[in-house]
Amino acid sequence: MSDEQTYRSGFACFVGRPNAGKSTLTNAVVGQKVVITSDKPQTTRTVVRGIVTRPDAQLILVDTPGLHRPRTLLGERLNDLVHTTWNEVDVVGVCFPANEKIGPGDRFLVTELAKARRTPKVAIVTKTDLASPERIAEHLLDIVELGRETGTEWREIVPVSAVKDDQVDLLADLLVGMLPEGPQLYPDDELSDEPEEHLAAELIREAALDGVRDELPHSIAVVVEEMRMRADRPADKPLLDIHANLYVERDSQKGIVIGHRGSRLREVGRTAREQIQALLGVPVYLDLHVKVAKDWQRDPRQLRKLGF
Ligand SMILES: Nc1nc2c(ncn2[C@@H]2O[C@H](COP(=O)(O)OP(=O)(O)OP(=O)(O)O)[C@@H](O)[C@H]2O)c(=O)[nH]1
Repeated sequence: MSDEQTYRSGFACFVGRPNAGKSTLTNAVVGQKVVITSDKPQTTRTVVRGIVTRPDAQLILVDTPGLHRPRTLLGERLNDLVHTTWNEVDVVGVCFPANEKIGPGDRFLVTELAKARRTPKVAIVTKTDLASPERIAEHLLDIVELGRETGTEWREIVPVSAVKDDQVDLLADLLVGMLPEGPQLYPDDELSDEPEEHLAAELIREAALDGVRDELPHSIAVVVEEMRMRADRPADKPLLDIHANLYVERDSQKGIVIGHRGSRLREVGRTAREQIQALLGVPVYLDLHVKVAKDWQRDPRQLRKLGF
């Protein structure tokens, strides 16, 4: 078989310290907003996949949570998830933002990653639009050095800017080149295999955290209880009903989420509704309730109920 006929398919994941630009890069590679991004660390809580389907390959991107020291049960589960992911994917891209120096967090992460010995690793310099060429050159040398220190063989080192769409296609080509030969695994039009309920829950959670992350960093969970097209609507005026519960850990947090006379909750609902509509392409009616689930982060039963 000649090279042109070889079809490749497989899995890649981006890792990096919190805020390194992993989600934004996933979106840029896939070309649509499927992963929730934010300008605050550690909001990527679950594995969400973006799927790139090309004539020659299918690349399935898995976005893993930032590696961090386990402080709660939730933290430990996240770390398990991270390690399992690294061993199962075909290639890992490690993101090093160009506007920040390599630090102890990066060293810790790459040392952990080195334990997934068989998985090929690519170093990605992200956010190149935020740094001078001199700074990027220095950064590249630091990454080579970090590879040497940790016994990591970088298959490639690629500078990209997801925001300026610079070298994103090149990165996609390099990743595709590292995938094994294999058939298309998902249908053409699939961008993500996350159930829609899950994407909706993530968007609601993101809207609820906006502006209050310092007060409620990890204390919000969202469960979509019901999501279905409303019956007896005319075909040209569909409406998607979504009933969701937003869980906080304490009564005081409930007050923060709801705001003065419910003003904040209304705003959260409006923002989330618009985002869900944009993502799913159908008008949405969102019914949102705030509930207190005491110390849910430390309680295995609550965690299961909340989908972790
Ligand atoms: N200027 C610039 N900003 C970027 C670029 N990529 C990401 N950012 C910004 O950096 C911040 C963090 O990006 P994310 O994609 O959420 O980072 P992440 O690594 O997924 O973060 P966590 O989910 O916290 O682990 C956001 O404010 C992005 O807009 C880039 O190429 N250029």
